[in-house]
Amino acid sequence: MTKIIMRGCNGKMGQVITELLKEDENAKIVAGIDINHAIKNDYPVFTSLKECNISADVIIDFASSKGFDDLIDYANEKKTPIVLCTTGLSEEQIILAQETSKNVAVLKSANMSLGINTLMKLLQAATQVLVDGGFDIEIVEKHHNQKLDAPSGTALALADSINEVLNNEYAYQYDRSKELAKREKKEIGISAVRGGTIVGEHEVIFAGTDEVIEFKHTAYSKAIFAKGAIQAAKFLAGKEPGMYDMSHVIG
Ligand SMILES: NC(=O)C1=CN([C@@H]2O[C@H](COP(=O)(O)OP(=O)(O)OC[C@H]3O[C@@H](n4cnc5c(N)ncnc54)[C@H](O)[C@@H]3O)[C@@H](O)[C@H]2O)C=CC1
Ligand SMILES: O=C(O)C1=N[C@H](C(=O)O)C[C@H](O)C1
Repeated sequence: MTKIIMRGCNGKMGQVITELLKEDENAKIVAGIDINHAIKNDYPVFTSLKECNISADVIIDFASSKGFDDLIDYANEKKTPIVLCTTGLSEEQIILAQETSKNVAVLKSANMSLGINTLMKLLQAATQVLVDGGFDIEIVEKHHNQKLDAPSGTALALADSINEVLNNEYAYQYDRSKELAKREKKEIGISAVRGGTIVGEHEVIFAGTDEVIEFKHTAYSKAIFAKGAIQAAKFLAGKEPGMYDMSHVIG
């Protein structure tokens, strides 16, 4: 039985995971962490990890970049692996997570779905061919109106996986309104749309001369992320220190 601390337990993702784990015989939440105590759960909820006196095999984090230091301190002190799903982390926080992975296992992924993680591999293969053919690359992401960070962590992760095969030579362009200028060849445009209850859409556009190829992933429910996070938690419990991602889980 994998014992889980759910950080952000009373948020949208925390509650989807809470519901899914009620039916799971191999994993359970032993404690929740949230600054919001409005929801009653069948496990104890603490405001911060500093107050949590319950140990677990792994922490799943779907919360906020705020309070990130508490998460890192707890993981280091209690040697508890982290499935890090929160997006919108600063560069300093990402470096801190990488340093922590020398001491304890950390699995960081901006998107826990099978679809997006498969798309990343497909994009790398497509980029190698299409960039030589002169195609420009643009990413458009759409999310619900409650989302705090923009662009999405997934859009950035897709751009990073494309840029990896381009020797990281491409710059990210988030705002074309600032300058009256044509697009640079070595850039990836990233645009964010926010509205309603859109769960998550990511479109990667390769635009060439007289032809366009579009790769699109649509999330129809948050369960795809929750299932991936639970699978990742079971995988990470008891693992050696190191930095992991969903490719280690999915294979
Ligand atoms: N990696 C992935 O596949 C996915 C990542 N996400 C990311 O997960 C995060 C959470 O998403 P949602 O559940 O939709 O947000 P949400 O706003 O519904 O939930 C966040 C929860 O964290 C709590 N929280 C905020 N600051 C806290 C702190 N300092 N300590 C303890 N609890 C705190 C809030 O009270 C709230 O209950 C976001 O960064 C989002 O982008 C969301 C979906 C999928
Ligand atoms: O906030 C969300 O909802 C989501 N956030 C992640 C991101 O920023 O990429 C993953 C998913 O798209 C949903």
